[in-house]
Amino acid sequence: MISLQHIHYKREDRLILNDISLDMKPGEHWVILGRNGCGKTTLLEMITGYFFPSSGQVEVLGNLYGRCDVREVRKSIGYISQSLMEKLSLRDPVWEVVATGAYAFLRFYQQIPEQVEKQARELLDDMNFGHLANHPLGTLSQGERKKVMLARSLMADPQLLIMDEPCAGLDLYEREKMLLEIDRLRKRNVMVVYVTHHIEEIVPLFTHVALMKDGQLAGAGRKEEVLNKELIKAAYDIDAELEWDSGRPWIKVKSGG
Ligand SMILES: Nc1ncnc2c1ncn2[C@@H]1O[C@H](COP(=O)(O)OP(=O)(O)OP(=O)(O)O)[C@@H](O)[C@H]1O
Repeated sequence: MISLQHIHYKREDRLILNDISLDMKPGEHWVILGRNGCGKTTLLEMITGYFFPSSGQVEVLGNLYGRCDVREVRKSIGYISQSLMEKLSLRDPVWEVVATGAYAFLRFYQQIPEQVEKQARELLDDMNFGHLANHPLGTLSQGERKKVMLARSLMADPQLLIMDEPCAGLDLYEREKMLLEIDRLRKRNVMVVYVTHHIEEIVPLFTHVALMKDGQLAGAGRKEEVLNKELIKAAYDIDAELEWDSGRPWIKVKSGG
């Protein structure tokens, strides 16, 4: 579904991505993990076609970038990021914010088709959010807004869902609620690619991990294989132990590590 071959990306003489090759296949869900500034968001921008590699090949959902209309491919990609969140109107009712996900725009200036409204409300009901459907987005907590973003991204029934740090800034309670919704994506026919710094956000849904360090891959593959002491040391420069609980890793940093 996603094939990145020898991706290099240079910006102002700096190599931001250095020879990244990754194959993400149907049925897999990937986490891209690594420290601040290691190139995670840049890699997502390659997949969404907003950045073009200096060299290398990007193929997404059977489309080779450079030889296809990326705007068409994007219709099958849902994208959740803080910058999109900031563009949404806080005055609009939640159901309407969700409904805009069916189209490539952020606000409605005309009558919303009944079927689209119904679908938006059903998605909110499915997340046990129906009671907030008529509230203005701005009255919701940060965690609730993130869930609205998730519902919005599902309106267009994407084949690929990309999430850039969707749990950033959430407290423990809100984060776990959000992760629960993300884990429920397994019942949908969608591949998830998820960027985070935090190992404990790797919920059972995720099958694979790409661990980045300074624009390169420190490791990539099945999460149980990639998440080991040696690779975590290589990517994070800390000594840590991992404990697995029902397919979810928890990290224990050694004192002084
Ligand atoms: N406009 C830019 N011009 C030059 N360098 C940039 C620009 N945007 C980002 N970078 C650099 O590219 C590198 C990778 O950035 P990127 O945002 O992809 O990292 P990240 O892993 O997503 O970081 P974070 O976890 O902090 O969001 C960083 O070192 C950053 O300083």
